[in-house]
Amino acid sequence: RDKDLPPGPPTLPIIGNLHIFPKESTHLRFTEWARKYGGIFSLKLGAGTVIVITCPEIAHQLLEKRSATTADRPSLYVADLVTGGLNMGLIRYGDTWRAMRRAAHSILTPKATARHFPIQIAEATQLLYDMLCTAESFNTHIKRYSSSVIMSVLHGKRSPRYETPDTADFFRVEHEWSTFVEPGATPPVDLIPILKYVPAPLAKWKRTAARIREMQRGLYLRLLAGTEERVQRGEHNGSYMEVVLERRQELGLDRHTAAYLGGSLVEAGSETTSSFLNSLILCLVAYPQAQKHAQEEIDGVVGQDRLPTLEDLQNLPYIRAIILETHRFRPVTPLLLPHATTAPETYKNYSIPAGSTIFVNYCGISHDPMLYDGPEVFCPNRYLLADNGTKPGLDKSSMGPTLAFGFGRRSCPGIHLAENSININAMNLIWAFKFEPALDKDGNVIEPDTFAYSKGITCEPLPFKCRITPRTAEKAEIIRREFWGAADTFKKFEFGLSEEDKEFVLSSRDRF
Ligand code: HEM
Repeated sequence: RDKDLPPGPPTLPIIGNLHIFPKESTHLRFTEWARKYGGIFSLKLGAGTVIVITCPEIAHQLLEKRSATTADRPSLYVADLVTGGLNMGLIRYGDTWRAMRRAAHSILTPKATARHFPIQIAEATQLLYDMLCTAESFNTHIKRYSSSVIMSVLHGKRSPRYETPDTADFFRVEHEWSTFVEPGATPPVDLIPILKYVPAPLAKWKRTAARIREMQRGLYLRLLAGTEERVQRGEHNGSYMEVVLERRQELGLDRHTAAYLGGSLVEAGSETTSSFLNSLILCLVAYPQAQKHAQEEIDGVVGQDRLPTLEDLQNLPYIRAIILETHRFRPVTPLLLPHATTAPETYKNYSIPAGSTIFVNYCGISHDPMLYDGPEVFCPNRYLLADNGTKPGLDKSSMGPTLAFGFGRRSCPGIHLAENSININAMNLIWAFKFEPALDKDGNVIEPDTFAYSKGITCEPLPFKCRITPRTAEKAEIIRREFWGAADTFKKFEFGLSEEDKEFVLSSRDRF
């Protein structure tokens, strides 16, 4: 390690820290190192440098204020084998990224997302209805919700069931892809020149990459073709990809890139939202006092006779605090997404070479006992005492309420769509249901495990059981009525349904 780099664990000749770089749950190891080496430390992977930031001010300085030089993504040779360099979240900073980002901006501004409220709210009503009918499958109901919303907004085509082919294919490929690109799971950049020449049969990751590529590319092109055919039939429904197809030349996107733009937005928007909502339920089960407090609050504001609306949120400070605390307690992306530098940078006396990878260890920040009182406890009240939940008296004004959506030019463009989904579903679920721990066969409580999380670039609770019951019979009736009332909104997004989907749609609407 050069002397002017930030400190870090001792290195070995040539390989640096390669031998100790974690292969999974990287954020946990980074947090241990941060407690030892400080808010900014470095790792050497061969000749390459990795900078890990576990301090909100340093992250703000380097990634927000100096975004012009820190908005690149690291070269991910193996990820590029899968995506051909066209995944919007991982693509290098350059013209194709700019074209994609410009195109994404046009649907993801607060004003543009407002146009998609009707389908978002209708889908949230189906989530309530599905949970009323088969509460034990809440995990898949949430996944269906999140992928159906984003596919409706982007491709104008919803998924009435989790088994609807597009959604089922999406989650199959997404699971493999997210695990495949977790930091540490694929070979480091500096070995790439050698690995490029390893013949495919000898390299397991190359075979995995080829398999994921085939599935992912097939799905993205199929989704785009579906939109093209629907538009040709004159069946417009205002979906985002309709606009992209119309303005493709002007936006500077070829057909293949347009398919990957649509696909990578579906990818970026589905698992993140579903992971958040699953964590929310886990926290409500594990912390019944917080749940009770939130239910008292929402009953006082919304009452018993109607579903909550987005406007209600401004009068629900405790539920807003629950949302922020869920982000802090169990971040969806514990390391956000890695940035990279396009030019040499400095922080205080440290130098950061051009081409360094920068991780913000969000999980390490959000569990730092110097910043948060009792960080291992789910405690929404902290956000009632300070806007960003930090210890009273600390000046953390540069932090904002949450860091969950990242920094600078690469910050999450889907934040408004995501927040609408999170807000409406958090209110709905807390208003409608009681969430309690599951019981074993002898009637003993099975304590929920708030540590059992998946591995991957996004983390979600491992499937867990809990009891979900409607809070009153009247509320159950309102859910059924609202779901039935949403049928006209749904119909505009129901194209090319399989026989099973048609049957499901008919039978669920026939009950009334
Ligand atoms: C709970 C929900 C979500 C969370 C927590 C989340 C979080 C993030 C984070 C941490 C990043 C990386 C930021 C950085 O590098 O500094 C990101 C990037 C991104 N997100 Fe989200 N996101 C969510 C939902 C969504 C949705 C709904 C969409 C799309 C509609 C979306 C689209 C994207 C895209 C395209 C990128 C890559 C941006 C780029 O590299 O230029 N996200 N998100």
